[in-house]
Amino acid sequence: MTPSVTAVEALGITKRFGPTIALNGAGIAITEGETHALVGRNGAGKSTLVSILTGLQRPDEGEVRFAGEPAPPMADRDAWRRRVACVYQKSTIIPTLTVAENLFLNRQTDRGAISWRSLRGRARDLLDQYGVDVDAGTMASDLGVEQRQLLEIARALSFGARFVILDEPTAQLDGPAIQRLFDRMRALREQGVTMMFISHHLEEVYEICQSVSVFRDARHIVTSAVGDLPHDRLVDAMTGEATAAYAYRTRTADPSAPVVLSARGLGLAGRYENVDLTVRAGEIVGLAGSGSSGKVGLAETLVGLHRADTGTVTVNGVDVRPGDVPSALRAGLGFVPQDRHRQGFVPLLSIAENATIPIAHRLGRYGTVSPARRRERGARMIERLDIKTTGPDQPVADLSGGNAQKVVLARALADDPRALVVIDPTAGVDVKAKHSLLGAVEDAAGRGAGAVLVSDELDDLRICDRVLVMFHGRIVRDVPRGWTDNELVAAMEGIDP
Ligand SMILES: Nc1ncnc2c1ncn2[C@@H]1O[C@H](COP(=O)(O)OP(=O)(O)OP(=O)(O)O)[C@@H](O)[C@H]1O
Repeated sequence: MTPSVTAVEALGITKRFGPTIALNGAGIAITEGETHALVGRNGAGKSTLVSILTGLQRPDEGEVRFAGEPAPPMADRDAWRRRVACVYQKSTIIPTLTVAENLFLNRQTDRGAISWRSLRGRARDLLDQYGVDVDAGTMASDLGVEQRQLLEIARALSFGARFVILDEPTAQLDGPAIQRLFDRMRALREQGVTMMFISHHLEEVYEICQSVSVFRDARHIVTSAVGDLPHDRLVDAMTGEATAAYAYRTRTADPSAPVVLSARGLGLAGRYENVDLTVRAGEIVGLAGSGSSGKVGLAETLVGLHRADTGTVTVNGVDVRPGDVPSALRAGLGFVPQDRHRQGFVPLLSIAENATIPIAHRLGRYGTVSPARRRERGARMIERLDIKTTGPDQPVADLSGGNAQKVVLARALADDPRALVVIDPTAGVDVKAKHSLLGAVEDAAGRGAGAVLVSDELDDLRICDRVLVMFHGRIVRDVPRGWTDNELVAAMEGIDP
């Protein structure tokens, strides 16, 4: 038997950001050739560890070692790139450049002047080597999420690293794309590549990883072979307490309640067609389907982000002007967008400011907002949605990904909306925080809001009174509460019952 070699080690890492201690003497050791999961609640310190393992941040204390050797100096970026590659939560692909340009960004001058023709040739070779089926001349903006991610993996590996960090790579992929990513990860593992995998979907940890480390409140709690740590004990290690499953409410939608959101004959070329939709007060309607089903495009049209080619949208009895988001918000709509980094919040403003943008006019007289009242509202939202923060004045940019997501939902709920459109509300959110987000949507419905909830997560969809399943741009099924997992997944994949 060959002795196991530690490919990567972080020892006694402490990292502070002002008053926040993001890592507190935490460590991890990853054996060569294994796929090792790192899990923990939002704000546990996972991304901070990633930035330290990739040499982007210097720890206040502790050290990183690769194959027993000390990490290279911070400034030697090439040396870091040869040791560790990272595919981040947020794409680092530049949409306005071609695939080839993205692959060789910052590297074109390796061999003197740039030759665009040879660059394309080299890009083609690299794409072939990693089995990525895209044309080197394609604009990156024309790639789908899955292709962009494959491009990132190929680019990361092309620097020669044998250790790859995948930070929530499945968050934006649909079921079949996740399986294709896992096939690729298994193939990399067979080639001896070591991987660290971060995900809030614990079933994925059991499917693709051999071992798992749990962080909680900036500390390392446990490392174990996945087979030795059953699901409930893993969740307990993350939360520090026995955690019960989410208790779904028993709600009965009133079929005579007023309609708060409706669409008639809605169509957008290439995305979806001929959609009719009615949501009543107190009702939660799910929209499910694969990545190409058109569900996100439809939801974004309901809030006015797209101008439909045909049809009309009504919010709370008011016809919303196509492509006019402010008019939809004025009519009483709350919205959680898919791309929260771009559309969800203003990073430099505080939690309290972001969460109260829609109600600023109600918190003060003569156009001025009372800071005390704003802070009080912010504090209430922090409490209700379980946001891990130093307080309502902290800028949202300083929050962990999952906690920023909660601020986006807080903002959507601030004005007691009559209609809610929420896209992937629990993406990037830990198991326990998921309960507070789903609870907040159920509470809003309890107060009489009607909601459209777009998600592929069966756990999210279970709060819905019915789920509309989309396939190739059309609503193909209207499934009432009480479905089985298999039934819904089959419908989403276009398999007839
Ligand atoms: N640049 C920063 N300035 C201030 N605080 C920060 C900064 N970066 C991270 N933090 C804080 O450090 C803590 C750990 O954050 P980190 O992003 O590592 O968490 P995480 O485990 O990756 O969470 P998530 O699952 O939500 O992505 C959080 O409390 C966060 O607010």
